[in-house]
Amino acid sequence: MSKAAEIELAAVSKVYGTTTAVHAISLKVPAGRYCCLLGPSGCGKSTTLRMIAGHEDITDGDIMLANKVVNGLPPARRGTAMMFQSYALFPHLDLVDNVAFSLKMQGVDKEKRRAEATEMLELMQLEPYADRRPAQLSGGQQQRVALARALITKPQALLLDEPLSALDPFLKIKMRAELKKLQTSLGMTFVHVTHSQEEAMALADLIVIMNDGRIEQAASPRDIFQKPATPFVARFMGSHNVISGRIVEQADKQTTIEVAGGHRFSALGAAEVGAETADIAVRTDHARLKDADEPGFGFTGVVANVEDLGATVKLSITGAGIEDFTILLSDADYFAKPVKSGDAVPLSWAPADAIVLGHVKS
Ligand SMILES: Nc1ncnc2c1ncn2[C@@H]1O[C@H](COP(=O)(O)OP(=O)(O)OP(=O)(O)O)[C@@H](O)[C@H]1O
Repeated sequence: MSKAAEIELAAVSKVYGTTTAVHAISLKVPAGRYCCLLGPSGCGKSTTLRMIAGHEDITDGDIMLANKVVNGLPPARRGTAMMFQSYALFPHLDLVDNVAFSLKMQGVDKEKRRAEATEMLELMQLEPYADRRPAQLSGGQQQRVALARALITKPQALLLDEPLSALDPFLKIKMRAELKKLQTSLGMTFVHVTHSQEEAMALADLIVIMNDGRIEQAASPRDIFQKPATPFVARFMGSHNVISGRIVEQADKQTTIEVAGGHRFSALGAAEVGAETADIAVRTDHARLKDADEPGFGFTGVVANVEDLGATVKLSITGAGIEDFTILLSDADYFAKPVKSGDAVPLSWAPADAIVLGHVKS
């Protein structure tokens, strides 16, 4: 395989008519990393990937691959390869010819390209099916053919648009592990578009969370989960509750807000200079049903819903001016002292489990 390339986006925008799909985003994906572009439908992640691939013109800004501006280059000359959601396999060609297709386009002679395609099929453990057509394969096998076809050009970066979305849940998890293993063994830069938080957490070294054409946060999965930068990230990842209110106190490293209804909440960190309101995030899996008189931050609410998820139980709680506060308890903790809808419960969390959130500048 050829060397992995760093990918850099400098103030890249995409405008379609009156819609700005991507607003001047800047991002560096270091060589050899697994990057996931994560966000809800319509946030601009596929457009960003297609601009990196060269399947979409950029309206403004620069895209660099291995420190070279590639803005005007066609896809085949960028050193990237793209794997599509639908796999885009040719139904009338056998696997060898499917995988060898881009070498044929490059003018590689038949014997050489078939030998290389067979080698790639071996790498993907598809050699026994070499003379089959795509329709004679399972979804997971088709996905591996699509990967083999993208990798045969020896790209410096592989771009994957929702590569697991066509698979059933069981196969999705299996193929996810295979993708990660492949990326690690090839040492290649991967950029993978997904709308699944779990998929991004499982795969990425770098998660880029997009919302409305902007990057909300680009960080390691650990940081995204433990230290969401914005209310959007905290809500989208589901790791934190977000409480919004008026700032009533700013101490050294602590901010206190008051929510409608008068209850006050404190959290570690400073609010933005000059701000009158702030958002506080509280870990869903660290908030507890407390024993009476136990110190700590919290409030008393009413259980609105209980969902038994197996290893954890999710409680939705309303109260103190907060409409929907989620807590995740271990099954052992919940069943040691079960509660039901309508019960009044005192909640608490440690000061370190509440943080002040920032905002994306528009
Ligand atoms: N060819 C196009 N013409 C006009 N608008 C477009 C075009 N392609 C995308 N858009 C718009 O740009 C925005 C971003 O679209 P994009 O496909 O990048 O989002 P996405 O995050 O990949 O969403 P999904 O997960 O649904 O694929 C959307 O508002 C979309 O409607």
